[in-house]
Amino acid sequence: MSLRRVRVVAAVIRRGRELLVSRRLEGAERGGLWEFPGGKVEPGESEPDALRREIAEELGCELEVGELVLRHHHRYPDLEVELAFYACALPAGVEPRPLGVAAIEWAEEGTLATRPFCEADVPVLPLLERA
Ligand SMILES: Nc1nc2c([nH]c(=O)n2[C@@H]2O[C@H](COP(=O)(O)OP(=O)(O)OP(=O)(O)O)[C@@H](O)[C@H]2O)c(=O)[nH]1
Repeated sequence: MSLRRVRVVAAVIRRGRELLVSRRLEGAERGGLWEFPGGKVEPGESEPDALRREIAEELGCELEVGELVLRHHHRYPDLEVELAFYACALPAGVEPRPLGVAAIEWAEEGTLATRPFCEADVPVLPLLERA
C-alpha cells in the first residue's frame, strides 16, 4: 500500500529573538506536539495562499508571507510530508489567538529543541531558528 502523501506549508514568524510556535490539538495526528503554524495545501492553491488561509483558521489573523526558507521531506509511519517553511510576519498590531490549535507561544531562539516537536521538524530546527 502506498503511503498517504501531503504538501504542508508552515510559517516561521519572528518577534526579535523569539519565534511563534503552536501545539497541535490532542486527538489530531501527532496531537500535543509542537510545530510551526500552517497546514495542508489544497488542490489548485498556491503555497502562500494556503499559508494565509491556515493562519486565518488557526490564529485568527492576517499574515505577510515572505521568502521560502527551506523545503524538507519526511516519512512518518502513516504519512509522507513535503514541508515548505516560509519566513512570515504578522501585520503591525496584530495578536495571534489559538483558535485551531491547543496553544501558541513565543519561544526564545535556541530553545525550540527543548520541547516535543513534530519529528519532521527536529532536524531542521537549528536552520529555522537562524532563518
Ligand atoms: N503545520 C505544520 N504541520 C506539520 C509540521 N511538521 C509536521 O510534521 N507537520 C505535519 O504535517 C501535517 C499537517 O497537517 P494538518 O493536520 O496540520 O493540516 P490541516 O490543518 O490542513 O488539517 P486538516 O486536514 O485536519 O484540515 C500533520 O501531519 C503534521 O503533523 C509543522 O511544522 N507545521
